[in-house]
Amino acid sequence: MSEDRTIPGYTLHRVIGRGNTSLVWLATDARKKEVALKVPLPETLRVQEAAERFGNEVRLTLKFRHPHIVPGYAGTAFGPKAFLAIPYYPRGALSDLLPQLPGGTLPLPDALRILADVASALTYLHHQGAVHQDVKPQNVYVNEEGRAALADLGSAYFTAQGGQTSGSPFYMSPEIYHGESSSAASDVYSLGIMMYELLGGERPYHGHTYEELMVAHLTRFPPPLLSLNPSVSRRVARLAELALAKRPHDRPTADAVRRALLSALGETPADEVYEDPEGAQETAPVSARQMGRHGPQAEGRPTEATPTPEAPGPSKESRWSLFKRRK
Ligand SMILES: Nc1ncnc2c1ncn2[C@@H]1O[C@H](COP(=O)(O)OP(=O)(O)OP(=O)(O)O)[C@@H](O)[C@H]1O
Repeated sequence: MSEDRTIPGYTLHRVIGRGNTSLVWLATDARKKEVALKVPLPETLRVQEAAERFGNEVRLTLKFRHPHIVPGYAGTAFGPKAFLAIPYYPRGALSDLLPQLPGGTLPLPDALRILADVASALTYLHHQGAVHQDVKPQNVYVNEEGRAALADLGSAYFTAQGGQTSGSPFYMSPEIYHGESSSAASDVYSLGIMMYELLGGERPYHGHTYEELMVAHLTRFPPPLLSLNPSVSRRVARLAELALAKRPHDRPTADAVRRALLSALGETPADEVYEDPEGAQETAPVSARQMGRHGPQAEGRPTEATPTPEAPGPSKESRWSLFKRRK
């Protein structure tokens, strides 16, 4: 994307990130509020599948409203003026943050909180009849209070409408490797991988190629989480292991995982109450069917690390620091 790109209503300051489909700018809106502006790359606009994926991300980000889903402030789904305005998170994605931490790991309460927030976001999406399909630290943003929000709805779709199955190889469930449909249970599997990563310090399955990872996910069993981190509660460890069950129906719901994580934090989990976004079920994410950027067919190698106001947007940098808390 050329550096002279303009988006009416915003002042673009500098590029803060680049993904497979978009360039991300730090910008200010008309009220001088800092935002992150996602602008599709020229090649994204040229390839129908990629353009539709970007459009899907814009539409669903603007549609869903939940405290732990990165909200859309404004956006244009298609065409040369396509963009998406979302909160700016100064620390970048959770995957950017983790390597900067001592030992690459979060203190246990911080990890439990982030995972509980992601589980809460998934509980909401699943309640809406949607699946996310790309749960991983690259798509989680954490504000200075340590609260997390799930991002990147580009691959999400409503199960009633059907959609193109996809995922990221390190986080992808056995049924997706088998070429079967994704479901809420596939998202829970990805959350289970993240539980190992954040609570155990490493992902349970390794591999240098797509094939190696596929074999690992299909045939191996994860080590007991307690053997990686004895401080994790038995219930949370058990649920992380169950989340990685090979058969989707053996996995817990996202809500059961959320409840266990909150209990481990010493809280009494309350039921989540939602107002359905208007027309959420009726509006098909038109691009979902054609997607497959990370799908088994689309990718031959692993992609290693490679709010509305009520959502956990970023807050003042001085107020919260993982590094400070660690000391
Ligand atoms: N809201 C944000 N605040 C701060 N940094 C961000 C924000 N959104 C994205 N970034 C940075 O930009 C990078 C690229 O963003 P992102 O991964 O969302 O792009 P993408 O093109 O949608 O990705 P994909 O590769 O999944 O298509 C992120 O890794 C992160 O470092």
